[in-house]
Amino acid sequence: MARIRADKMRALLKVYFISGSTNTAETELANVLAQAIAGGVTLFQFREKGRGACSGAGKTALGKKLQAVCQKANVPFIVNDDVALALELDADGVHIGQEDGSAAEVRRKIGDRILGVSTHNVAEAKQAIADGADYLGVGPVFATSTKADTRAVCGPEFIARLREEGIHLPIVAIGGIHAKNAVEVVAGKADGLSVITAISNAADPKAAAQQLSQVWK
Ligand SMILES: Cc1ncsc1CCOP(=O)(O)O
Ligand SMILES: C=C1C=NC(C(F)(F)F)=NC1=N
Ligand SMILES: [Mg+2]
Repeated sequence: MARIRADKMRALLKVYFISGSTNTAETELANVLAQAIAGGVTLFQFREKGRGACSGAGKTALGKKLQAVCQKANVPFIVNDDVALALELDADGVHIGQEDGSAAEVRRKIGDRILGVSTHNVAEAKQAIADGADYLGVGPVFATSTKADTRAVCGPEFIARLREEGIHLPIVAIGGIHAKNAVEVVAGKADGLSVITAISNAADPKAAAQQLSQVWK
């Protein structure tokens, strides 16, 4: 298996749903995920973090269940932070933040699987590219209450600035994105948008995903 091509990566980043068991209100995350994929989600990240998150065997079992939903629909399955779990499940890739250790080390562990890195400035972006990242997560582009310890809100135009600085790796915007402001993310030259709340807390996850997909048409 070879490294993913940039054009294929850009297509996968269009509507990137990220969630864990703590992000969905009442319904089962597996049901929310299936509906969201039916609505046009192109990539899924299992991000099991924060108060009440499951761990150990429970986390692995939930990961397996969500991976099966993705596999049925041919949507790649990415694991956040937990490289060991990603390898145990033979996930399609891993996403790591600046505090999750060296991206070069993770690249060595995961082979040609997809590697995403959270970056917040040109220096971090250049380092991630040198370390073998396939895409960059940039944000928060809008205010969000989903992740407590985010960096300052950078705005969607920050991604256009990264382009001007010569950063051309596939980039997905993250942070406070929903159907109403998604158009600004497109204007900011991101290749895709990622969401937690806009889909995980939607009354109709399929419709929420459909509305987000519209912005790329
Ligand atoms: C994980 C993460 N990283 C930067 S903002 C954020 C949370 C995004 O969640 P939401 O889409 O609900 O704002
Ligand atoms: C903190 C994060 C930042 N960006 C992304 C992604 F959208 F996948 F790039 N995922 C994360 N978990
Ligand atoms: Mg992390």
